[in-house]
Amino acid sequence: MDHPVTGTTEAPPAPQQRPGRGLGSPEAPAAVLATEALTWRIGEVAIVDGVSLQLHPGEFLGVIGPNGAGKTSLFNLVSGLRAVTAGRVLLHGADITTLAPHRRAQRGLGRTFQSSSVFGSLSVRENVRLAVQAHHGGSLALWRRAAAYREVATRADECLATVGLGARGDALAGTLAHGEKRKLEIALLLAGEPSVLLLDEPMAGVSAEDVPELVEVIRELTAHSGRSVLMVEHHMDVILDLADRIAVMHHGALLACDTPDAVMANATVQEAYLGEGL
Ligand SMILES: Nc1ncnc2c1ncn2[C@@H]1O[C@H](COP(=O)(O)OP(=O)(O)OP(=O)(O)O)[C@@H](O)[C@H]1O
Repeated sequence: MDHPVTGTTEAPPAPQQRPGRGLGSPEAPAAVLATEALTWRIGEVAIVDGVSLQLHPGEFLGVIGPNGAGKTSLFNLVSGLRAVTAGRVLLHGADITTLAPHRRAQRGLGRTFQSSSVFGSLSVRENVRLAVQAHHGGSLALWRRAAAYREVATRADECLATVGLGARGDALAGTLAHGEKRKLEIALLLAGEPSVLLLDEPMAGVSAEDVPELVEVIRELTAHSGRSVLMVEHHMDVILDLADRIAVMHHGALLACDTPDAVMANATVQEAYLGEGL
């Protein structure tokens, strides 16, 4: 199916400045992550249909759209889990379209681990130490050096503190509540020291009372670090709270990509997306 792609030929506006972001220069800064006419077809069906997006340094870009719009498929193309049919993915200006996922991760593109990659029988701290160790090559020689061991342990504790799990390091990962599991997944992501984070529905399964705390953890990911975030999320209030800009997908295509206010006021978006009662 072919869908018109709007808003893909013009350069997006520079992200709005938020305190501590170091953004807001009159010219849009170079994109840290860009997709160019990214397309994934299964047979004749375009699951992702010519999507061109730009993520700027320190920017928080939310991705929304009805169920089946192609958001997760877009993430799969960007992170390398799926091979593109057409189009390109650029990270810091370099073409990474055909790179394997772990090569993209080495270049700073991090995607939240699925819960299945958390070792439930290990402690929270041990999980993050393994992720730090993996990021640094995971050689046994590294572990024989006491100084290197301490370095890994310190970095793991920093990751846990960043997501607010500093006091939960000794808990078995398998015993964590949903909200804490999401935090651990983010800590595992941070262990890879990414400059660009892809968060796929981080609020999924999280109880309503735990959402505000997780929102603050995610806000801090870009607040002072220069990291950029691309986040798919169904909770509109969370997206509106966090995002500098919002990309709206519909039937695989990009319907709009603009500031939250502009997206909410966009008649096409209202008709195609909000009109469906999401
Ligand atoms: N491997 C696949 N084979 C066939 N169809 C697929 C495959 N992966 C995704 N699809 C279809 O592509 C469409 C987009 O799926 P995708 O999961 O990317 O949407 P989404 O926007 O993330 O949806 P949701 O919000 O429900 O998670 C859906 O119709 C889905 O059924």
